[in-house]
Amino acid sequence: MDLFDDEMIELQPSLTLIKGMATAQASQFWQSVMTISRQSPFRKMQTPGGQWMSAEITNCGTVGWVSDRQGYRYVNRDPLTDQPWPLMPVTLYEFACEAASRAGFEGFSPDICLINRYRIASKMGLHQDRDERDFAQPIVSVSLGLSANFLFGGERRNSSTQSILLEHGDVLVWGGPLRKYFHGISKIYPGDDPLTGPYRVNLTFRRAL
Ligand SMILES: O=C(O)CCC(=O)C(=O)O
Ligand SMILES: [Fe+2]
Repeated sequence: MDLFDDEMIELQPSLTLIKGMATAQASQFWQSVMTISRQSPFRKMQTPGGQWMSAEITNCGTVGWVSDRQGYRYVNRDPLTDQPWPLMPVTLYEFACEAASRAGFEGFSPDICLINRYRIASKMGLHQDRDERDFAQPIVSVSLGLSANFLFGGERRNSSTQSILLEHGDVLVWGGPLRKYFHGISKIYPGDDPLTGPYRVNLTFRRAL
């Protein structure tokens, strides 16, 4: 029996798109993002090379991901407020575990959710998620609001990439041998989303510690 009214697409082994898995809970998740960002506001971050990233970020969970001239890392307090990061809402935690398990990654236990907020002109260059300790744990990504063109590459920065359209409510899970593959956002599709207005918001759940 299919309990879910969404569509699971295995793009490659260990790369699964669950189309619309978050649609029913999207407004609840958006409210959580609003609450989190009142406590730990979205902010621009600088890369170690000194460039400003175009997406603004915040975090919830035990730790949060930050970047500055000293490098990329997880820290247990928000440097902007000098307070712990907002707690990860249980609904978000359980949703991410469910998505991972449907994609074949049983036992995922995220301790951080990095939240990226993109405007129409924002992009995210090809990069690897490699600041976490346990690469056996997958990445679960939830997209809200405006659509994006997501690029999924390979082991090397210059590996060929696959373009994946990520729309409101889509969930993408990758892990296993693909866990450290390069990926990025090449385009945000202009629009005015009924929930998020001029933004795309992406939540990536990770196990950092
Ligand atoms: O916005 C996305 O879909 C991807 C975000 C991402 O790759 C990251 O935060 O590391
Ligand atoms: Fe990433």
